[in-house]
Amino acid sequence: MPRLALSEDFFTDFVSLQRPVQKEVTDAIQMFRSMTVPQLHASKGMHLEKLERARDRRIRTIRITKFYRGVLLAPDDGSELFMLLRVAPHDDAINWACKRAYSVNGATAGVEVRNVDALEQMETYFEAKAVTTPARLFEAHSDTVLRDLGIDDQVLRLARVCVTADDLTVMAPPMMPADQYEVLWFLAQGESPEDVWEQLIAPRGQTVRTAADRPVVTLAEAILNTPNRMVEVTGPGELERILTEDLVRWRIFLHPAQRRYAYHPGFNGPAQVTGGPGTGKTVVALHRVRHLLRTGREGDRILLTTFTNAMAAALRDSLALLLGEADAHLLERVDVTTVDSLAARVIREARGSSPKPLSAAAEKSAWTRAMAREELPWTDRFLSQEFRNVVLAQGLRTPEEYLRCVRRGRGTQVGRVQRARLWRVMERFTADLASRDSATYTQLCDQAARLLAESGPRYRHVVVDEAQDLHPAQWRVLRACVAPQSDDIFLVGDPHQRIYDSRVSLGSLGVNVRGRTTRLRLNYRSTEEILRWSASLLDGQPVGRLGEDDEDADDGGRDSLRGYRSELHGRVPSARGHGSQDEELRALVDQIRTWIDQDGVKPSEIAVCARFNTLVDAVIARLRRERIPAVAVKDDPGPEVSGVRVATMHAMKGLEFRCVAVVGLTSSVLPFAPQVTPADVDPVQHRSDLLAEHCLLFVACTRARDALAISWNGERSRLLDPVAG
Ligand SMILES: Nc1ncnc2c1ncn2[C@@H]1O[C@H](COP(=O)(O)OP(=O)(O)OP(=O)(O)O)[C@@H](O)[C@H]1O
Repeated sequence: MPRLALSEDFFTDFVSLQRPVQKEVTDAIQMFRSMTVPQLHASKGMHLEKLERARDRRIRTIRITKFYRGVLLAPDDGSELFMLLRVAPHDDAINWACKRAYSVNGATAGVEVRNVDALEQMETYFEAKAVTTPARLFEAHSDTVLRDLGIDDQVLRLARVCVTADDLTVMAPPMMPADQYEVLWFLAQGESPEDVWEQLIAPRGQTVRTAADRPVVTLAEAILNTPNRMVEVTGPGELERILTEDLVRWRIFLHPAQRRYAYHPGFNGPAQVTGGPGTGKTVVALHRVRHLLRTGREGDRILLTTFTNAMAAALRDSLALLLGEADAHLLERVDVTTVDSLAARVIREARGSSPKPLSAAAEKSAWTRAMAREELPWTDRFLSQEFRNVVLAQGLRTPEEYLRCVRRGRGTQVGRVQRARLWRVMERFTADLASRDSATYTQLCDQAARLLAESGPRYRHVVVDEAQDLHPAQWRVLRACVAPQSDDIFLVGDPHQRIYDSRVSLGSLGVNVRGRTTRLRLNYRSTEEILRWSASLLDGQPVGRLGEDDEDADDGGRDSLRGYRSELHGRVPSARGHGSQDEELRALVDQIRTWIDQDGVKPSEIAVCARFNTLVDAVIARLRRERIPAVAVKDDPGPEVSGVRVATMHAMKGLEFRCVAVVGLTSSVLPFAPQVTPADVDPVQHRSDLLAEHCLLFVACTRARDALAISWNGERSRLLDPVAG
């Protein structure tokens, strides 16, 4: 019987087909799998045909309907493993098939595809273009070095005529073979061949460093080596399962860098995945939970946390989707919740009830009350930050501890006498809240962490999404939830998306990820145009590494978006200023109409975001007046609710939309002065507050998949200087 593997491109085609055609495709695949190879060749209905003009002599087509053809790669290695590459209308299928060639990567031993015709044209073009430029992009690397990293003859010739990284990006996949492109891209970003080997080749299981010494890999072996782009249909019922349950691609095809951590057999302690927006960190966290569930013992419980209740609900749905029917029963062993909700639950369980969490406005009033009887030199904001970022961050209990502590992350000196006064105000603040049976969220976490430390761990594994915004008190809750052991904590996050004031040294909280950390670089969400544009908003910003609140590190402890890229392409984002808010909203209405009417985007796939709720409300009112359905994200509209989604920039965290408009980016709201501590009051806090404003804009813009439009009225925010200067 022939075996069959389905490629990622086939999935893309299949999803876009009408249901009756999908049924015909499924029937054709079933028929294919029920025949012997000789029967297949003889079958008139199947019409397995070799294409004379095909660049790859193993390419075949099969008949699906009168109009549709399947494109296959037939085995020539003695195996019976066929690959279904595409399903498309007759002419498109033939045209596509004739130009492709499949090969086995010499280093990763995975299957790759290239557009031979297009690459040959590139070769001619770049050869001529490079004649006048002696300096070449990869001149520091010898042919042997490149070959050892899997670069083959054709790609080597192309690499040798690249002058800039932009030359390389012109040939990005699907033109160039994906694994080879990734190697060249990493080198072009300044990574050493050793690092490329460590990050891209070794994790694929390759142990032989030199190309000449490697054994030949057959096509069938290579197909099985490429789980990021191919899946073999095995066993009865498997096809139905893949084509019904698994149509969401992230469920099957993981990038090797994602798979390496998601399905790691066992980390000897906490492990961490970082990466820019849209690199699939949440996807990795979900797969990790699946792996831990499948390999764990019956009674082992898992805690999966994220930042907001809405995100927790979405994460629970995604996990159920990933587990599918077969593993649905495993869901019972997982709690998906925010750390704050967990903290409240822990307190309730221990004491029968939990204090009411305090809103930001109520907290402000409570600080004002605490200061009322004295003439003090501090603002409520200063006190709130001192309490949160020093006292609760370090879990200080007594005035003596506070007097002795190093006030990390604070840029002002506070002497002994002042500390004693500050402590008294903070005591009044906590006593006042206690008398009202109320507490800040961070206080709740501080209390819960202590209770958990006494009662002992309650989970076997903790998996953390959006780790960048957690406060040390929240980390203490998580640390106390699980005993220090293998695979105890798995965290994913992006320091470039830190929009709340939480600086953390994970090591000092007992979450040491050294040697168990990786960075994802391929963005699956946005186009390269949106990515580059958004990344430039953070140019030169001092983004610290995740969980390393270490201003004294040699390199400043900085993270970077180096090597961050997307394989999708589209329009460059637009940035427009307007004379008034009315004019800006009128332009917004036009933009949304264009997206809906001309680009065929559903209203629910469009988001508009603004810094504050007042503008959010104004946008909703205006859109409705113009008969464009609009709903507020804070009202939690389900997927079945139509209408443009409108939200504050903070509420955009973790979401994604085909089109995003960020409006009202005016100098008075970004940076928002009341949110930014003046530099002369506290220079360290000033830098941190300002960075959070930059990150907020970055988060909002990187929610867009295909299109991004930003606008302002009156004076433009200076945070837009890098893109709108
Ligand atoms: N291996 C994959 N194949 C296909 N799509 C993927 C893959 N990994 C992630 N995606 C898709 O990319 C998008 C972003 O993924 P995800 O939300 O996990 O990224 P993230 O890094 O957590 O993003 P952010 O930090 O911006 O919230 C989602 O639409 C997801 O389905």
